[in-house]
Amino acid sequence: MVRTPDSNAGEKRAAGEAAAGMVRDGMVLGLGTGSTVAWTIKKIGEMVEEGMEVLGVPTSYQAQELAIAAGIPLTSLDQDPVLDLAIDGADEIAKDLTAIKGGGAAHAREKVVAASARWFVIVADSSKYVDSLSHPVPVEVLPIAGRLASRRIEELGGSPQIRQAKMKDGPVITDNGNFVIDADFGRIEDPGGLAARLSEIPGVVEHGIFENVNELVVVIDGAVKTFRRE
Ligand SMILES: O=C[C@H](O)[C@H](O)[C@H](O)COP(=O)(O)O
Repeated sequence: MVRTPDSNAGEKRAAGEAAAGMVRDGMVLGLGTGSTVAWTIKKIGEMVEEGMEVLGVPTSYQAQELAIAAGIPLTSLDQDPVLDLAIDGADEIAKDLTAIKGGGAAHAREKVVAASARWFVIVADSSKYVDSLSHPVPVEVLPIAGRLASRRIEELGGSPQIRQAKMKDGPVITDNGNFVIDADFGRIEDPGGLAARLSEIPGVVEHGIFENVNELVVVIDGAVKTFRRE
């Protein structure tokens, strides 16, 4: 899968910065990965510079580097912190707030961080907001399981492709040392059912279907809107 050029940069910035408004003094924060939440991280960095005290838990090396550059003090899940809020981007988010993540191959850590938080927020531009999910599902697998998992994905009706790196020959290697299979299922009628089937495949570390989003911050018709799970 190829990441498309950033045609919605303004919307990404608006949504990302708006979500930083949810941050309060003393919070422990999950810091997501990608070009939208990068704006959130930058904004939180400015709030820290103005005196706000927070601790961040990064979801990737990219998030870690951005947070360090922004001056946000970091901790890790090894310290067993209580995460008040996790903010992250998505590749697609449906109106029922199910999402697909992992376009940057970070979804495994992102899912662990999101599941550790009391409140999980997605920030997105208008192109991500859809009636129902159809984006290829990133599936992180142990390298040894690449072929088996691809076959099982085909048996589930999907079309698997091991993601290839752009700046090196061969597959993308995740922050966890694994491969990513982009599994295209077309329109996904039952995200929960598919999520369960993918998790059953031996060697699958994590798939990119997220069912625990509490709130969405998205730009629609030029305005930032928020939606909460009922
Ligand atoms: O693995 C990457 C993450 O799930 C990102 O949050 C997701 O791909 C969205 O990225 P962006 O905000 O750059 O579109």
